[in-house]
Amino acid sequence: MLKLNNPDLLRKQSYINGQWADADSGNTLDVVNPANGEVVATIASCGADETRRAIEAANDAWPAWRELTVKERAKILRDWYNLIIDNVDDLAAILTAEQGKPLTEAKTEITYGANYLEWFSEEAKRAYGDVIAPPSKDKRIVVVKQPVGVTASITPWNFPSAMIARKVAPALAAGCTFIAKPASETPLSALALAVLAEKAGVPKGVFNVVVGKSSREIGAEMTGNPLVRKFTFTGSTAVGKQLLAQCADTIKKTSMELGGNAPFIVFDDADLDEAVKGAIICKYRNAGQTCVCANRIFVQEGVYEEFAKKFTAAVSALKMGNGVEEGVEVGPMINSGAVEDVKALVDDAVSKGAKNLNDGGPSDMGECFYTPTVLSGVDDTMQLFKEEIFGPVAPLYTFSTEEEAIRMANDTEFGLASYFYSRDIGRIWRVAEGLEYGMVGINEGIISNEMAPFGGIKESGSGREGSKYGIDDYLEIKYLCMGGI
Ligand SMILES: NC(=O)C1=CN([C@@H]2O[C@H](COP(=O)(O)OP(=O)(O)OC[C@H]3O[C@@H](n4cnc5c(N)ncnc54)[C@H](OP(=O)(O)O)[C@@H]3O)[C@@H](O)[C@H]2O)C=CC1
Ligand SMILES: O=C(O)CCCC(=O)O
Repeated sequence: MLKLNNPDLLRKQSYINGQWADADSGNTLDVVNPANGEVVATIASCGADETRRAIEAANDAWPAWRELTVKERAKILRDWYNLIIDNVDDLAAILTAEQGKPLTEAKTEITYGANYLEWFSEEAKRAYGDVIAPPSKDKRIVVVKQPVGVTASITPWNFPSAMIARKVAPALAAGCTFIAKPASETPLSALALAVLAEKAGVPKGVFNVVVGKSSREIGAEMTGNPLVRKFTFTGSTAVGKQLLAQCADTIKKTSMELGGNAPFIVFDDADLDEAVKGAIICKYRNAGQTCVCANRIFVQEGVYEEFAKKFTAAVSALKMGNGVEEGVEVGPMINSGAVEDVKALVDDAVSKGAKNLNDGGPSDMGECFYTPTVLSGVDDTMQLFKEEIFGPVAPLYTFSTEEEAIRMANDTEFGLASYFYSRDIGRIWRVAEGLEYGMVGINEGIISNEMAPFGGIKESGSGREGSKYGIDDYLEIKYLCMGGI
């Protein structure tokens, strides 16, 4: 049983037009704790009709919201940020119960997400336009930026709070209104955010949360409804491609934050202890379930043995368990299907000659637990070279030259995050420029924060979240041409 200081944060209905709403059908879904299989809550499971009502409410609320001054909107976002920080313990408890990550990581996620509200409450004031030199004396050219309009989002289960915060913060700051559809496995964090939004003074209809297990129907309404002018998605590349195609009919503005296949390269001049530390946090955070997790670890021949030894020792020391227990560093995976998927990738690699260095695999701790694993002797014929592992498995590859490392790192359709460790300034520039990725961590395994532009290239998506660039995804450019001057 989940014990909260503020039990009001645990909601079991969708939040539409400022009202807590049951599903029209009366359907419900169970939110299950992956650490022990207990039902955390049974909540209303809505569909396309409720989504349409949320979109209409967001459209009705839009004129008044965009008419507020940026300072007025900023104040509400800042109050929302403060309330999230005040409730961080409860929000983290809800997050760990529905998602499984250790409590310390859950708290970090809540703060990380809230930081986007703080950042964009300020950045809204700097959505400047332009004055452009005219082609003739009697003309003036001015560029203004205006909110795109009603924005719909679909987000995944791996960051149930921060992925919504990262999208709703720039949207509301810019003057857009918003409908969130969280993953049906982890809707409670989203609903708790809605409780605090209301308390912060976000007007009815400006932020809506629709929860439902028929994600296809909800997604079809969001991507097909012409009132929605902007669609933003974080999740798998396969689903992102479908949703992007669905948005084509009404030419919506879109942002897509999709899968990754991050290389993590350790050169022979690297500080090996730092590289091991970086690789551990980068790979095993959230039990390996982030789109920026190291997916392929490339180690230069001269330091391979030493790195493999130190890294495997650090991995074997990681404490796995229920995320609410003291000292736990790796929690359960999201569900037993995810464990099966990871097992299949490891079985494929081992059948083709990879070695399981620490005998990791499915654990008897519970059906969602997978022991952190290190594989050596891995090569590009194995499935896990091409696919996002999304689990606590680190494959170690070896390479001899800088050119070979860059070539192998870029040999993927993905282009989200990449990492490398080196102390050579020339190499740092060459490799950073040669990696075909939206983000490069250099001697650093954690790169996400609200001040930096998060996003990918190639099939990892489009658009940027955070930083001064992030608000542009929610603004349209309007050009004013004044004649007869
Ligand atoms: N880039 C990233 O951060 C993420 C990448 N992934 C990758 O994807 C794999 C599968 O994870 P999974 O959770 O299934 O990711 P999905 O892409 O399937 O799910 C992400 C979100 O999309 C929704 N969704 C799924 N199918 C549709 C659809 N047809 N129309 C509209 N919405 C839809 C889901 O809803 P619901 O859950 O309610 O079905 C969820 O809210 C992972 O193993 C990982 O490799 C996963 C999550 C995040
Ligand atoms: O997995 C994702 O989609 C986002 C990762 C966020 C982070 O790096 O904190």
